[in-house]
Amino acid sequence: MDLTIQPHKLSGTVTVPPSKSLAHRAVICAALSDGICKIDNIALSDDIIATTEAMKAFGAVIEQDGSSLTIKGAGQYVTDAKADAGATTAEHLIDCNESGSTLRFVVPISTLFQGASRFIGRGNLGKRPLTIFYDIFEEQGISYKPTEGELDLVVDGNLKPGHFSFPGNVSSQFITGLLFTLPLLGGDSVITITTPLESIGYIDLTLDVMSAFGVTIENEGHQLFRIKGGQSYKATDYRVEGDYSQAAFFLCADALRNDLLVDDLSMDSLQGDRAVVSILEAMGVAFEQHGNGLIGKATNGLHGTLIDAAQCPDIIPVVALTACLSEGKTEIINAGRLRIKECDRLQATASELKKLGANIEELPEGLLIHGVKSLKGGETVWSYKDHRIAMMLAIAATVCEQPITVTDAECVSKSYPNFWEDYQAIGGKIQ
Ligand SMILES: O=C(O)C1=C[C@@H](OP(=O)(O)O)[C@@H](O)[C@H](O)C1
Ligand SMILES: C=C(OP(=O)(O)O)C(=O)O
Repeated sequence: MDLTIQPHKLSGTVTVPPSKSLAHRAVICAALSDGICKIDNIALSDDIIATTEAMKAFGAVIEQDGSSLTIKGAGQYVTDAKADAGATTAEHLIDCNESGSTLRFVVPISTLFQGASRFIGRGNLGKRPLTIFYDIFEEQGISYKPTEGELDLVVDGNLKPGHFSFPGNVSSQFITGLLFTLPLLGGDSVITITTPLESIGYIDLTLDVMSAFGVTIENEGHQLFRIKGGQSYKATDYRVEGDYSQAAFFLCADALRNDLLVDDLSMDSLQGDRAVVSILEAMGVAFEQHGNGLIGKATNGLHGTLIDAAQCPDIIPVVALTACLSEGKTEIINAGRLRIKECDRLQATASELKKLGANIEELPEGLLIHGVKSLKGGETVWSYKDHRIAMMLAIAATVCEQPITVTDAECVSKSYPNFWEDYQAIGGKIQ
């Protein structure tokens, strides 16, 4: 789907969708529990569908009622003594679609259930790293069969308690997957992170949701995690809070002279992408809180700054757009792993914003931006089939002089299926 978007100011209230990261975690903890849980404020984006379907494959019963899910957990099927490790046919087919979270969270979880699991997926997912798991499988004698290209991975065997050690700068999702799984094993485990941990906020989300479901972990400065075995997830009800990663698009739009109240934000959220607020403040935005919403205004204009992407990779494309229209120089550092997301987000952000008239250069691990007064637009730009690039370009369209056309715009369904409807409801002009 290609969308031509006229330059037009956004105004009014936008209620952000529920946090995708918290929704993955709540669905997983509920599905591993031993009872019935109600999860409120769920949006069935492609990624959340992938996780709900995965957990159903292991025996969880999941029913949707509007924006709530009722989940009957599959805790009773968890076993640490698999009968058929090494089987050649997979009992569970897990379609991760393009969701890195689903894949990295569910691979270790799958070893808790009888039978082999086959993980398939699309897009860039087959190219995103998994070697941290493969190394663990080699060490523990867990059978696994990866294929080149499109994701197609068969895993069979029991994860055993022990000492796990790996770097903290590839993806925090490996740690989250192990944290979900290890407490259900018979013995105690330790995870040691050998380099400074990036995406720390996502680990805090994992520990927070797990503790809501009665499972606890000892966290020593995010470099060492002590995990007691023999625990179980207790059924509970849970409301998913609003998503700061999605709020970032609208908060940056506000900084760029749109006129929005961005609603359903928890002011003490553990989401790492809440950093968008302090980054925009450093660029000259003042925020006013209205109930659970924020309005941001850059009354005296925006100026460039130094931005460290290590803890908040997902907000970088739209923050980079904002920097393109901020006076002076912005350098975005520690952003190497944006290259291993749904696309190479450093390359995509730089190439598409350059087409619109920005002065932006790719660095090996970041972006270098010199602010310009305006973006001319008038071009066709590509989303790279990446939801966060498509939504960043939608915000760019509001500040371009000429209309732009965004190609492969439907990819927003990965995290925000109603994005284009919400965009039009606040004044976005799509032809
Ligand atoms: O755990 C999560 O929910 C996520 C972790 C982050 O990945 P990395 O830890 O690989 O940076 C983030 O980019 C992703 O969108 C969601
Ligand atoms: C990278 C993302 O998600 P995931 O890693 O789960 O595919 C994202 O939502 O931007």
